Amino acid sequence: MNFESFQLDSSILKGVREMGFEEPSPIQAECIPAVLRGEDVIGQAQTGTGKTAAFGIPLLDHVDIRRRQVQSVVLAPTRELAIQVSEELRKIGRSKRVITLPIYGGQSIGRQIKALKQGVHVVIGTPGRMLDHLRRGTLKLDDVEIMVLDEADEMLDMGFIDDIEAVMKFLPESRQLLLFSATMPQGIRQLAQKYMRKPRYITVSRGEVTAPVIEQVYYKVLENAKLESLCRILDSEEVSQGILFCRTKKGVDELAEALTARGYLAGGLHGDMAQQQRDRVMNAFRRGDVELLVATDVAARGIDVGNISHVINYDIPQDSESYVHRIGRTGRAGRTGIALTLVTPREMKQLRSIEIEIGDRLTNRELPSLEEVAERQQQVLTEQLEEIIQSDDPASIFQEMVEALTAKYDPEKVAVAALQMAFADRFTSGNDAVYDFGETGASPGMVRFFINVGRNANIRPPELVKAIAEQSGIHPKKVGRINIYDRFSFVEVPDEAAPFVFEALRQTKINGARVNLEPARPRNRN
Ligand SMILES: Nc1ncnc2c1ncn2[C@@H]1O[C@H](COP(=O)(O)OP(=O)(O)OP(=O)(O)O)[C@@H](O)[C@H]1O
Ligand SMILES: [Mg+2]
Repeated sequence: MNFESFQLDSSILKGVREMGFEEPSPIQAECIPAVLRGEDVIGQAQTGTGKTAAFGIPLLDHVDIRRRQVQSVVLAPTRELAIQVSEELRKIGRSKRVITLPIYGGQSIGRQIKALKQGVHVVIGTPGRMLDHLRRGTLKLDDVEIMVLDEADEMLDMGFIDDIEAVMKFLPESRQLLLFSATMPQGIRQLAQKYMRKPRYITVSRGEVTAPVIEQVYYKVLENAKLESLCRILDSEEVSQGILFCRTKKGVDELAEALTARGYLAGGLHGDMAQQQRDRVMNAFRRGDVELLVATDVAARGIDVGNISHVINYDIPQDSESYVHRIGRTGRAGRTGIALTLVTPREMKQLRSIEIEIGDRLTNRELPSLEEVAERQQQVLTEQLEEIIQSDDPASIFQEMVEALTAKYDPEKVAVAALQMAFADRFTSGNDAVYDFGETGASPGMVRFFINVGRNANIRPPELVKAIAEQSGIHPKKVGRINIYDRFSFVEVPDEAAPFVFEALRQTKINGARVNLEPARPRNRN
């Protein structure tokens, strides 16, 4: 099967080739001919399998560019998706000179009116703004032959049904209607019955709703240790780019801020932000300047960014549809992806019901230990260094410095000092605080206190033990084992010593660095 066999306009074929598409995906193979034949189609296929082009290619093929009228209209649930779909259709239709225009709320309506006046062939928009233009008379859909509802089920779920039906009233009777989504719950059938003529159901998901290329994992975490748990995961995984989903807008703001404060390249996205800000974050994410996009479900549907290696459900999704679409932001167009879900003890039930609905089990993984995080950071650093060593740049401005230093000192010492100067910061964070991880990772009968020792505090475990012992009166042996790593340090002590150690830590001052214990609390026993 290839694109040539559809007998598409040569300019559209050129557009498809320019996109780098070599052969049609399964949903495209079935939908393109059906839409070209004029059928109404309900298309369901897993996330990231090319549904946009499945409706986009025949829709663009259908456009008669000599007529400067809107001939196709696509509705999408979010602004970002409308922009993205418009962009993909613009690219595929470029050789044919098809003019596409996204229209969505939050953008100057005057500018949209101006653009519409110049004449466009395809409009892609969110239902509310589309309706606004129709009522003002600044958008005419009298000549529309194809209408598409992308993420149809989501638009029904979001309560857009009235708006959608209102938009449809502006369309001629004899239009083709296409519905697309990775999930098609029952509600869709009613819409189909009402508005479609002999709809063709095209489903290619073979019983699996989630894309098989995505590795699905969950971590058990404690509510008050979520942020720390997340940071450990981020520091031990190879995340090229990731989307982190939160339940609420406030949660997005807080997490984006907390991650930024810890030196991650993070940006927030939710529906209460000004459109300019939304655009700025989205563009930065697409460029790769933002590595972690922290978002509400506004980014769960349709968003296609090539390099996303991880989707992390910082808050577990409300339902299985949300889960399927969220994790579908990775593992797109045949690439692999990793989906990680943080689950608190209270949310285990929720996880089980998602598993039942998607018909799949998530793999449970232990949070990486501090040792693993430290190892991973060392490994990354070593790889980066090796890359520089192998690049063998003879013009390095550091060559002379090193020659001078190695004439005086042991080369090994010089290297260690250089690394310390360059990277000591990376192995600590600027935030002085202690977190109680409760039972996470602690040996039976022991409690762990997690200490964030702060930037360059230079605390050595024996000194800490000594200080605790001296200041608390607890025998040094009873203070227990203390490990100091990069971002976190921890003290593991017997249950009964915990209250004393807690108190001692609160008052401990070492090398002038105050060990601050603010959010700590006794062990969570449930
Ligand atoms: N035939 C093809 N060959 C290679 N890549 C393709 C092909 N068709 C589409 N793609 C690319 O695959 C990616 C995913 O496509 P698309 O966004 O249309 O997926 P989708 O099925 O709509 O997913 P979702 O359910 O998440 O909206 C895009 O980057 C797109 O350009
Ligand atoms: Mg899509």
